[in-house]
Amino acid sequence: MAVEIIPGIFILVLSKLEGITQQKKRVTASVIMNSFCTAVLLSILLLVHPAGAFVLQGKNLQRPTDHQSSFALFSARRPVIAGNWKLNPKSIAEASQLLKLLHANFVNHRTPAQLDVEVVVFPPFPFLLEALLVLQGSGIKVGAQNVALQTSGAYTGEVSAPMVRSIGVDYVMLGHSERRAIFGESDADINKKLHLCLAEPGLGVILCVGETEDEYESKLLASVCDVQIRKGLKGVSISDLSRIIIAYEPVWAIGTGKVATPEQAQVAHTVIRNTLTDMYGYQAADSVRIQYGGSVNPENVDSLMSMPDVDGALVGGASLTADAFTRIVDGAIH
Ligand SMILES: O=C(CO)COP(=O)(O)O
Repeated sequence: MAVEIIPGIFILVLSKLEGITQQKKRVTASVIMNSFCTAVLLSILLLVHPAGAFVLQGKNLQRPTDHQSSFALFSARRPVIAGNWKLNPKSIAEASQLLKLLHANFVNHRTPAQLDVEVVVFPPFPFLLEALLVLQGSGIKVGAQNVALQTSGAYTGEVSAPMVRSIGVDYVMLGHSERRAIFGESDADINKKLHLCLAEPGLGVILCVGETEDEYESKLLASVCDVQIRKGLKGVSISDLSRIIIAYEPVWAIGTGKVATPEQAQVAHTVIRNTLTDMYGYQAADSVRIQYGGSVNPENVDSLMSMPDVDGALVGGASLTADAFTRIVDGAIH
């Protein structure tokens, strides 16, 4: 309890101080949290186990880096890798082939560590049932790329949250930048869809946020992500937060081959976790998984995942090849 309360008081006091930039507050908060938590942890380990270092097993403790999170010392957020197939492939035959290759890769070659990564694929609606059938026994979950703003009625062409849940879909992706930019989805629309998903027991949501290139250049990353998170999660209770994964996808990195550096991703994820902390408190925010998305491939996933607040990846193009996607999942193991 004291582990949360004492640094929490420091951070609360810091947040009220005028004349200090947000960046300085975050850095100071980070130093306070890291020092305090490390001191407490080491004391406990020395008391309980003289060779206490062997007890340190979580993602964030195995590979301490210069970018150590101010929040993550005590959490072990399960990595989550998702494949967003977008409007691909062209036919059920191709989809089925990809699913069968994924099934083979995941059924035959999984070590216990590899099984500890949550894996989800998001095929287009017509391939969802096939995905659910073919992936049975593989441990790979299936998600839908969108749902309607309504649950039933005269809405030609729409597919609802209850419909996808009724066939066994585990996740819905909401707020992808392509839906925001091309289909004009507002934060209010996304929030409404999110509540319709939460009304379906067992259905989880990946909520995508991220700034455009212009916004990034104008140093608006923090404010854009903050607003998208606050509006997207409006009215979501703390108990439902565990059903939500956040995906940070800078628009300038999507499909461009221009991946964010691990440090850029860490900064953005820290911004997002700060907003979540402000909305839900430190403990709840600490347990939310935040994925990075945008030009992730088997070569760059490892360095991205080494960042303390990068808990997974949302993969577009590279998820359409079973081998590349499998290697990305393997690269997520730390
Ligand atoms: O939009 C994305 C995932 O949702 C990212 O796409 P790419 O991995 O192709 O850049």
